[in-house]
Amino acid sequence: MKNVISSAQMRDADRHTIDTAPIASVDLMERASLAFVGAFMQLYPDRHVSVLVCCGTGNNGGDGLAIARLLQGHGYDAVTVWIARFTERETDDFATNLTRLHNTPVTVAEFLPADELPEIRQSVVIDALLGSGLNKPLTGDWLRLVEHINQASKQVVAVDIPTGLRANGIIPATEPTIFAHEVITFQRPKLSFFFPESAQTMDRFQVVDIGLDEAFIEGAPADFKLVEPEDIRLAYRKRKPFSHKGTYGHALIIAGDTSTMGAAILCCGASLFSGAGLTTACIPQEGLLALNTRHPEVMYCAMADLPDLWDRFDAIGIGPGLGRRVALFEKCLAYEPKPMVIDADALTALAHEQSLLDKLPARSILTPHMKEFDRLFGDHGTWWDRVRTAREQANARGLVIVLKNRYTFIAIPDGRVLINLTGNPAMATGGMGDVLTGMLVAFLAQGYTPEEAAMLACYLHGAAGDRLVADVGMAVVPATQVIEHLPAINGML
Ligand SMILES: NC(=O)C1=CN([C@@H]2O[C@H](COP(=O)(O)OP(=O)(O)OC[C@H]3O[C@@H](n4cnc5c(N)ncnc54)[C@H](O)[C@@H]3O)[C@@H](O)[C@H]2O)[C@H](O)CC1
Ligand SMILES: [K+]
Repeated sequence: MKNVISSAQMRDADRHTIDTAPIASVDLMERASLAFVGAFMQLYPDRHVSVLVCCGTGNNGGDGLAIARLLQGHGYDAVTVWIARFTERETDDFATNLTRLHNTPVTVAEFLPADELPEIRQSVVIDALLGSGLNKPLTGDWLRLVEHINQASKQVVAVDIPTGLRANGIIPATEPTIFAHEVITFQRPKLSFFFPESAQTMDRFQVVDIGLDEAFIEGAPADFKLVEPEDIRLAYRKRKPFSHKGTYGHALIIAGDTSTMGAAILCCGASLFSGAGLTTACIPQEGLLALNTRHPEVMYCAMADLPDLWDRFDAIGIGPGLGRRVALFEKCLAYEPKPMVIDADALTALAHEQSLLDKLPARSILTPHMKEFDRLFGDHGTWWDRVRTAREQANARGLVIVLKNRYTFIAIPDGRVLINLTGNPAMATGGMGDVLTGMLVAFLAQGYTPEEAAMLACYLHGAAGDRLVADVGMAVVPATQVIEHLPAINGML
């Protein structure tokens, strides 16, 4: 897993690399700018595209000056630079790069406070005004310039971070920023990119390697970790010769009601396709025909038989479409504790009866989306606060909280948060959560720890959806398709 580090830690890594590589700071800036230009050229291969590079006078601006020079060197024949001289301070590397730029044919215009800003005629704006050095909200001339750029409605590509966005911490809903269609960021994504509020600031980001000392970055203390394909390969256990269905555990899914039987069937299907040796459904009897038709492999257990059969199960998933049968949840908490995934209606029951939180089996997995989370732990004005509560609750109660979103945050008992990067908006459809729950139960039943189960299930769930978008070209991905695509993904590992 890769560390997501704060802007202060990034500055330390910068300094450490300069001291130990060793490399001159202006050469590091050159490396960053080269990496940016490499990515930019993929996005805009046409050398005649007109580009306006807007620069501050710090190192983000220094990057902008180097980028303008490098683009011109690569044959981009319509590059213009604007420098926002809103402060007298400039960094040494900015000054060096300005001298270098003056030796090229690139047109440079400088703007002082209160200067009138000309119309932006270029097609693409590169935002190199402020980067990770941002230390207060944009006001005055900075705000005026950023609004001028936004109003021009051009394609905006931000260097490292969109001007005005903080790299970490609360993103206030009303704080002004540049809107960037693309962010080309250095070495690590910034933590704020994973918070839904960043959607008001940017569409997409990509990370480019600028050669900072990786061992130093990975050695830094980090509360947030990115789940990488390699982590999944390491955690995932391939099926062994001579193994049998008993080797892979018995999953019990307690779900479904008259009008929500589909949720139970999706959940069971996901368990089946995620490798549980056996899957049993505790659903209303009226759902049996549908279950047997769709997944004849799944067995059935009547509500009344649960106490007698409880010993057979290795992991329990409870909640999807449970509806009027939700009282079952409290009953299950009185039985012998088993690894458990609590979703949907069971989460709502927890919200209504908070004392049940204390009765959850240790290391249970909760899978709330935003509304379920707030019902459970109180309203949160920002995602930053919500994630903080998830960390506190996971730590205090020894739970794994899978807070679902575009980038799912997995809060684990040791206080850290794993960020899942797979998945896409085509998966924003009903039933997706039921599938995730079935996968989680299947991994628990196979003996994975709750942390491993959460990491594997979130990753593979999103990866199946990504494959369907990329390879099959689906614009919308239904949950049934994700289930059927799971074995191929498992085989890929
Ligand atoms: N290790 C790396 O990632 C590298 C990063 N590079 C680039 O450097 C910037 C960070 O540069 P820095 O000089 O520290 O700060 P900025 O250019 O972002 O800001 C300059 C300056 O502006 C002042 N300031 C902050 N907020 C405001 C505000 N709201 N209004 C007005 N003025 C403000 C403050 O004094 C700042 O110091 C990083 O993003 C990368 O682009 C290197 O080039 C390569 C290594
Ligand atoms: K920027």
